[in-house]
Amino acid sequence: MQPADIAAKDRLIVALDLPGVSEAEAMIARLGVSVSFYKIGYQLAYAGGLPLAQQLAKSGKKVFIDLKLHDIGNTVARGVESVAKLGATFLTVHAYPQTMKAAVEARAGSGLKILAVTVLTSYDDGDLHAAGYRLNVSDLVEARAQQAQVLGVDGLVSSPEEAAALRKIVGHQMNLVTPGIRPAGAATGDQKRIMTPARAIAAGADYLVVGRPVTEAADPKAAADAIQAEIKQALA
Ligand SMILES: O=c1ccn([C@@H]2O[C@H](COP(=O)(O)O)[C@@H](O)[C@H]2O)c(=O)[nH]1
Repeated sequence: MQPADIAAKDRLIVALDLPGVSEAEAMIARLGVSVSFYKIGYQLAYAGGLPLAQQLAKSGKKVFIDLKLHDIGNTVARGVESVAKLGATFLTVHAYPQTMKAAVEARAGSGLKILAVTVLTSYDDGDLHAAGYRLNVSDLVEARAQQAQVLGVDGLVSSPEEAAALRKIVGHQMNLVTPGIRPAGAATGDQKRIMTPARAIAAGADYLVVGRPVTEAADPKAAADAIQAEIKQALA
């Protein structure tokens, strides 16, 4: 979807990083109409969350399956075919050429969009070097974005710190989805490349992924409403 076509309300994606389906359902009920887009990652997916993804999609919510697939091409392709049946909007894969190519081919004809994770938002240059990479974060993000674009990937996951540079590279052809969002004063936790919701939108992010600042708030609905208001203001 082109950025201009994305409803303001759909730009907030709440990460349901919760221990089980009943906790996730309780959170969804508390958030009510404040949130229209949910992300299901490792914790919930491995605790029975994939049928919930299907149920959410059927009920009219949008769903992002964040499994960050990375395997031999055939295995990635078969996994993508299974996820495509759940009715989700987004699925993540790591931004390796074989993996992205297999995922893009396997999602053809379905409504599923593939997002390539460039460099995790918990990594800084030192973490990349410790993992054996010679490039710094911004160079690796940009190199992977270029490969993803050539391979027909639908969108990129990066920190909002890279959003402006990525927009210049990929234009508006690819969705920019940014975790590492922290409202002013929120705990950083293990995230290293962060921005506030307003700054992320101003930098060109299409979607903001927010987990703990909403789900661990004393009042999750109020926290989500405050982020929605910040997004709207930044778009105005
Ligand atoms: O680079 C990445 C890719 C994915 N994530 C996921 O986003 C949420 C962020 O949660 P917070 O609680 O707001 O930190 C989480 O599910 C991650 O797995 C990411 O943070 N960075």
